[in-house]
Order: sequence, then structure tokens, then C-alpha cells
Amino acid sequence: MPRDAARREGGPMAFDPVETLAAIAAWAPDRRWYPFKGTDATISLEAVLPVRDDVAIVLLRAGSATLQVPVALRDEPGDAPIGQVEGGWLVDAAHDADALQSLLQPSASVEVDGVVPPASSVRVISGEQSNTSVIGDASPAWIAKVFRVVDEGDHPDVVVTGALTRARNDRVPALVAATRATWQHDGRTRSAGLVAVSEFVAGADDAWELVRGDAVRALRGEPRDELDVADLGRAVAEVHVSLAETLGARGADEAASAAFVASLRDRVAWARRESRGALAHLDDRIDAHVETLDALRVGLVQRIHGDLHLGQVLRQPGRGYLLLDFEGEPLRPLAERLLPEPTERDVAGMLRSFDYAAGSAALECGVDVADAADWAASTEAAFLAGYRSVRGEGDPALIRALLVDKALYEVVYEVRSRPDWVPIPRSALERLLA
Ligand SMILES: Nc1ncnc2c1ncn2[C@@H]1O[C@H](COP(=O)(O)OP(=O)(O)O)[C@@H](O)[C@H]1O
Ligand SMILES: O=P(O)(O)O[C@H]1O[C@H](CO)[C@@H](O[C@H]2O[C@H](CO)[C@@H](O)[C@H](O)[C@H]2O)[C@H](O)[C@H]1O
Repeated sequence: MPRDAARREGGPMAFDPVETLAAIAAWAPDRRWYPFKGTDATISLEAVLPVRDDVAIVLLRAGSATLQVPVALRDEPGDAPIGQVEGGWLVDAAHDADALQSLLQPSASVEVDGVVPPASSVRVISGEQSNTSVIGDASPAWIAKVFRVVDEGDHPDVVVTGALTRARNDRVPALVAATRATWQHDGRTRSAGLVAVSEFVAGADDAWELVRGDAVRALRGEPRDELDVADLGRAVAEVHVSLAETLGARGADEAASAAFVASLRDRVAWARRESRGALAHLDDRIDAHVETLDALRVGLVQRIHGDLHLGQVLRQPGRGYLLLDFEGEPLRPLAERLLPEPTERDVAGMLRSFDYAAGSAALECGVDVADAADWAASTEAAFLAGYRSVRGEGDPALIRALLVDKALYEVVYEVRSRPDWVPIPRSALERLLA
């Protein structure tokens, strides 16, 4: 009998903690999702949660985070080897159809809310991502998002997408199932969401590619397709309306407004600290902006997307635009990402994204971003008209403050991830703070 099958049928626990940790610690820092690249964060073992004799969920402590690495033991290295261990190969279970699906069924370690139809094969999607998303070719097809950074408590994507699914809002892919585990660490019981499984939206286009491509064609004077950006505005507004209805909205009192303004001030200070000098020439203008924040008042707050940009949007022929990934900004602590917020934050996020599309198209065409100003203005106007047709657009002063807030975040994000793109949010700040 092959070793994999023998393990499935019982026998001693196959995952030796010492060699499992050694193999994963050597492999994890080079993964796309590893959050501490370029630093020497200490990696230790937080827990090994058995799923089957040949499958386990390894929880690592890395720096201040808990990371999820589902693993399987196999005779062959396969497509996603982690390392050789006694008796076989430790492989990344997210890439192994059989092992992945065992993680989506109830087991000694995992609770599952929902039912995942069986798939005969799985495909991990490529791209720069903070999680690992795997498409299952079931009927109907699904996409499982394996959260790599595991935070205690409810996962925001599961809470928000679950509420929208129950409200039958078809502007998000329906949530099919969600898994969670409970374990002991340092004498404490911890519990967290591990995987969210959603309807796979087939044949969809990525809105970033569509909109950026449109900006390039506009700059080159080439014929353009009808993108119906107003439908994107309607999609965002419909999601806001459903979230208010299902998860609630409330008026922000003086204290809540003051706390919100304080959070904007904190973000300015954070961005100044973390931007490695990229904001130094704007010091005076940023000081003047901070002075204006005291006058801001927040109206309603509710659950929102929190990191809305074109990369989080798909367009499916016949269905229109859909929003993905309700996790909030990855560089923010989870507690902040769970707070109710003004919907203006999502509106500002999308407007920033049109500016990014303009900036990136201008870079590709070798022209100044000012040359894409007409394209950006008409795209923004179409989006806002669509949004307004469903619900009020919001407070312009708040949108402006949140545009600055987002651009500050983006400078830090680009300094860390894509230094060539720092000029896009920085030149937006120069315009916004002029
Ligand atoms: N339900 C879905 N149907 C089709 N494609 C999807 C779906 N969910 C995600 N994707 C694809 O996977 C990519 C990454 O998904 P996302 O939820 O944004 O993950 P991450 O948090 O890792 O960035 C998306 O940009 C999209 O191309
Ligand atoms: O998709 P994530 O949740 O990981 O978001 C992070 O990465 C985004 C880039 O992939 C980043 O978005 C910024 O760049 C986009 C173009 O690539 C642009 O459309 C966005 O408007 C801009 O903010 C996002 O900020 C970051 O949190």
C-alpha cells in the first residue's frame, strides 16, 4: 500500500513538530503571502491541528502574526513541495485537491459552516496576493480562499460576504462555506476563521485591467469599449445599502466623530514615519491639512468594504460589476478593520483607483498624468452618477479627507511593495493638498 494511503488509514501521527517546523521555516519566507519579507522575524510553532493522518494545519507564530500553513505528507514532491521529511515529502496542502478538500470538511480540528461540493481538480490562482485562492472545478465551481494571516475572532470577509449572501445581494460572489478552528496556545484558547469558500464567477474580467486599458486607449486616441462605469457606482451603492440593512448603520455622535478624526491624524503620523522620506517635501502642506481635520463631522457609520479599489472588482458579462475581498486594508490591525466606518471611505477608495489607472496608463504611454486628467474626470463622474442613482453620494469634505488618507496609505504601501509606483499617490497628494 502506498505510504499516503497507509497514513490515511491510521497509524502514528505523521507530523513530527521539530522537522515540520524546520521545513516550513525554511520555505515560508519566500512565499508571496509571507508578510515579513526582508525582515528576520522569528518563526516558531503555535499549533499543529490534525485533519487526517496525512493532512494537518500548521499554525506558525511569525513576528507578531499567526500564519496558516496547511500541509500534507506525500510520497512525491508534487507541484508544491515544502521540504523532505522522514518518510516522504511535506507539501503545501492548498495545491493538493484531495488534501485541500479534506480541510473543507468537518474534522477533529475544523468546524465548517456550509457544504462544499466535491471537485475532481483544483487550481491555485497566480498573482500578487496576501492569501492563497484555489479554484475547485466542482459543479457549481467554487473558489476557496485560504487565509494566510490568521486573526482571532470573526474574519471580516466571512462576516460581510455572509451578510450580503443572506441578503441575496448579487453584487458579491455568494459565500458557500467558511471553516474555523479552535486551539490552545500559551494556556489560552484561540479560535479563528481559516478558509472562506465562495461561488466562482466564471468568465469575469478584472476591473483594474478593463479600466486601466481604457485609460491607455483614451491616451492613445484609440477606439474604446463601453465600460459602463456607472454600473460600478451602482454596485458599490447597492452593497452599502445591503450592509446597512443587514449589519446596521448608526449616527456617529460627537465622541465617535472625534475618534474618527483622531484616527485620521494617527494615519498621517504613521505615514510620515513609514514613508522613508517620500513625504518630506510635503511637510508644511500636510501640517495645514491636519489643522483642517478638526472641522470634520461624520454622519452615519456602518460596515463597508474598507479597501475598495479596482483590483477588488470583477465584471461578469450579463451580471455587471461585483465586489470582492471585504478584508479591509491589509496594513491595518484587525481591530480597526472591524470598526463601522463612513461609506465615503469606499467612494474615496474607488476614486483613488481611477487616479491610479490614469497614473499607470500615463507611465505606460510615456506622458504626464495631467494628460489623463480628462479621462479621470469623466470616469469619476460616471462612477459618482451611478452611485448617486442608488444612494446619496456623501459629504464632499469627508471624501476629500479620505482621499488624502488613502493616498497617504498608498505611499507607504508603494514604498514597501512597488517603489516605482510611489509617484502615483505622491503626485495625487501634491494635487489634493495644493
Ligand atoms: N469569487 C471569485 N470568482 C472569480 N475570481 C475570483 C473570485 N474571488 C477572487 N477571484 C480572483 O482572485 C483574485 C484574488 O482574490 P482576493 O479575494 O482579492 O484575494 P487576496 O485577498 O489574496 O488579494 C481576484 O483579483 C480575482 O481575480
Ligand atoms: O488587494 P489588496 O487588499 O492586497 O490591497 C493592497 O494592494 C493593492 C495593490 O494590489 C493596493 O492598491 C493600490 O494599487 C492599485 C493598483 O494596483 C490601485 O487600483 C489602488 O487604488 C491602490 O490603492 C491597495 O492599496 C493595498 O491595500
